[in-house]
Amino acid sequence: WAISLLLFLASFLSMIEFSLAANTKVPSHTISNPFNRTIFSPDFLFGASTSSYQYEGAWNEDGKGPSIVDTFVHTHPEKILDRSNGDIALDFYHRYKEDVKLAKFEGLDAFRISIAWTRILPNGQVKKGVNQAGIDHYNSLINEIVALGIKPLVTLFHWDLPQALEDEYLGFLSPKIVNDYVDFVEICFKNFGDRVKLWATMNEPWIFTSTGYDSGSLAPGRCSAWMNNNCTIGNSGTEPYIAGHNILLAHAAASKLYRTKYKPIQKGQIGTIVVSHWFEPASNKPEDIKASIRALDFMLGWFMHPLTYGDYPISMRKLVGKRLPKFTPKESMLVKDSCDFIGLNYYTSNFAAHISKPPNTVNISSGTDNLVNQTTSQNGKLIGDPTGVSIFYVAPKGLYKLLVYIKKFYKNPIVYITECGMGESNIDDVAKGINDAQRVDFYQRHIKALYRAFREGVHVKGFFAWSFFDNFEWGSGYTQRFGINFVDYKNNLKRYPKRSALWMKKFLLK
Ligand SMILES: N=C(CCCS[C@@H]1CC(=O)N(Cc2ccccc2)C1=O)N[C@@H]1O[C@H](CO[C@@H]2OC[C@@H](O)[C@H](O)[C@H]2O)[C@@H](O)[C@H](O)[C@H]1O
Repeated sequence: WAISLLLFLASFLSMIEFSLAANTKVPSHTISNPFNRTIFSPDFLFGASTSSYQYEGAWNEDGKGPSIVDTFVHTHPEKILDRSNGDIALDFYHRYKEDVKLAKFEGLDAFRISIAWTRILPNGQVKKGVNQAGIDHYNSLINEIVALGIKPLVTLFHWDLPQALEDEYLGFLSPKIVNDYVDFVEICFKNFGDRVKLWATMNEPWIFTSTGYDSGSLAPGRCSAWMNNNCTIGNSGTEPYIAGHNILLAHAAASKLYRTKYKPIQKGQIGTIVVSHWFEPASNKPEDIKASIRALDFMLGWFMHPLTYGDYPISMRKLVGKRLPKFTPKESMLVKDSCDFIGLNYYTSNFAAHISKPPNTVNISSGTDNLVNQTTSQNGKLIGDPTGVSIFYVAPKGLYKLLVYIKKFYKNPIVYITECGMGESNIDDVAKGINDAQRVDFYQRHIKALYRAFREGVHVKGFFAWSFFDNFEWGSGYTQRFGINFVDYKNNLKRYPKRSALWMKKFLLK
């Protein structure tokens, strides 16, 4: 009697649950269960990202030449929060075999690296000598990755330009960079293209132009004198656009070379990596709604518009005027549709409010041309949960909205999220550092947002955490930690998986 009552109750409750579920419209992105990789397509790539300067160390070993980052950090330690540099970094140059094994243990499908131009061409140009030791190093690294069944995604430029090219013709400020960049990438296609099938020409041109030529906070550290950022030379109103223009031309020339000479045999894909915040209008006022779109134009569209339509956004043409370089018809054709995929780096969202004129009509900079006041709080409301990095907030809905925006306005390209992550500050204790509960929450929420976009037809094909390890975080040095694995800088750079890495392993069913 008691058993039959229990059976009746159980079936009654399951009927109620079913009818409730059937009646409530469950939004497409709500995941009942299981929340693991199987909700995405079988070929979806989950990985983690790294970069040469921030990881390798060995800054002057085995024939490597100096990059502009080496020069910058050695001559401007005051621009790095803890006055550190990447001379040793995580010693990835020597420890990559153990590190790639950790990536395998953690179940990664793919691993993003960047190639230091100055290991291959120490003085930037073929005529000044090719460094076989550099080619040998990256062959060995790529072999380790591939041997473990992991797919490499290779970035060809993650800001570490050869100093020799800066000295000879000011690097990306000169169109001469195009031929030297093409010579460099051809060595990479030729030597690594049999195993590398995902090539990203550039990492975040927006950051490279805005920190290298507007604020001067990163290499090559150029800016206008009025920026008062200890720049010896520069023009914050013109040079970011000149450098950005030559980056696009160099990217397009590399893409043309790959697609005509290497892709037919090697069957890989070539693209580039852009970064953007999502921007919420600060109010429902039409001018703030327009400001949010303008902010996207100046951060995402600066590069996505030429890559999709062959010219800069109309808002940039209008507000930057003669300071914005022009594409010749031939250049426009080269840049347009030059990507097989787009790498998208997403960290945070901002509020965007219209301003009627730049803060300073005399001192012009690319950062204020957009006539937008960007904030992270509005009427006391934060854009997301705070993190250990003051400018980044946890805003997963922004990732979803940004992906849908790209689908709608940039012809729904294939997208890999090549960087997404959060940082903590000033943590040195291992026990504290590996217990990164907020980062687990961050990745759960951002992967759910990604899934929502995926379900709505965005052609997203991969997600790479930034970063695999805590590393040299540019202007913040080693004070900020973005890794899913902890690095103990006080104990021989010992590596420790964090909670987030173990969560990722479980999510990947490995
Ligand atoms: N952070 C970005 C894009 C968001 C930048 S938005 C804002 C503008 C700006 O100048 N900075 C500082 C900065 C400077 C250089 C690099 C990144 C960030 C910003 O964070 N880029 C990727 O972020 C990763 C995390 O960057 C950190 O972001 C927080 C900063 O405080 C920290 O210095 C930076 O390393 C880098 O390690 C990767 O190499 C890079 O591809």
